[in-house]
Amino acid sequence: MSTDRILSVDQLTMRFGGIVAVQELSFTAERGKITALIGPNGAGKTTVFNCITGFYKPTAGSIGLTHANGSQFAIERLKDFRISKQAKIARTFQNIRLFPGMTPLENLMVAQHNTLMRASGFTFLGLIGVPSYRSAEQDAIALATRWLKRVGLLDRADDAAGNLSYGDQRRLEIARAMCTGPALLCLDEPAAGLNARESAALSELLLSIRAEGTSILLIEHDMSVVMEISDHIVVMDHGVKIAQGSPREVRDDPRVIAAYLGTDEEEAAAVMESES
Ligand SMILES: Nc1ncnc2c1ncn2[C@@H]1O[C@H](COP(=O)(O)OP(=O)(O)OP(=O)(O)O)[C@@H](O)[C@H]1O
Repeated sequence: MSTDRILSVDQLTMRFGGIVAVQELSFTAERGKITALIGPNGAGKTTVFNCITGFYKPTAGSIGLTHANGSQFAIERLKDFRISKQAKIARTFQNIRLFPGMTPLENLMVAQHNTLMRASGFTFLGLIGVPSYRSAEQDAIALATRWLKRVGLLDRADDAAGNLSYGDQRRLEIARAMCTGPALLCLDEPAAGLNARESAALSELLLSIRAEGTSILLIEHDMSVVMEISDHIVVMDHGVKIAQGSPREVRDDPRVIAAYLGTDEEEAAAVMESES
């Protein structure tokens, strides 16, 4: 069977002093699919994200990313700014990290800084408004406006981002990541703090992003979101992979139920069932 992998994590290990946060973890993510990384608190999920997005250099192992055109990147060896710029990996954070004093539109313009800097020739050409820079700026505004519309924030474009509701800020973060044109979008608990209606809207947004061809790697505790939108799920506990498969396979796996939701398998199964 032929597969089109965008991400291959191989024998990834991350130690912090005596703590082994991730141990010899291997998994893959398919292009154009949603892959979820789940597991109980402290399982090592965010540490994996931090390795994939260049915040940490892994203690051992490799992380390969392959673009649709065949370009390959050894992420663990790339400098972190090249991971977003060249490998085209974008991420959001568990704790929202917008520029709260800037408007939503400005936040989305900052995300396109690399493109705009290139168009300005990295000099004052941008300041004096040479035509190529002006056209790049217009494109950047158009892209930002498209995303504001997409996440339902066009009418809030001029408010301070910090004044938006929590759910709006979460969607704005995703829009900001998408404005960088990522090949792989990494989302760290995007549904955290959202109500049921906002979670449903988030699921819809992520499915539409996938439908347009962007691959998604998702850490999420909200099982309704994970089970509804994931194509493939990798389950971690205590730094290692304990299971993987389709939402149904993972939901029915007793190891997952026991590890993820506690030691009482019957009670855990009931919760898992009610949330899916
Ligand atoms: N910078 C760090 N220094 C020391 N220990 C760390 C560091 N980052 C993570 N850890 C430890 O590594 C382990 C895995 O943490 P991690 O945040 O990756 O888990 P997680 O699965 O994302 O948890 P959660 O669902 O609660 O966010 C934990 O024991 C944590 O305390």
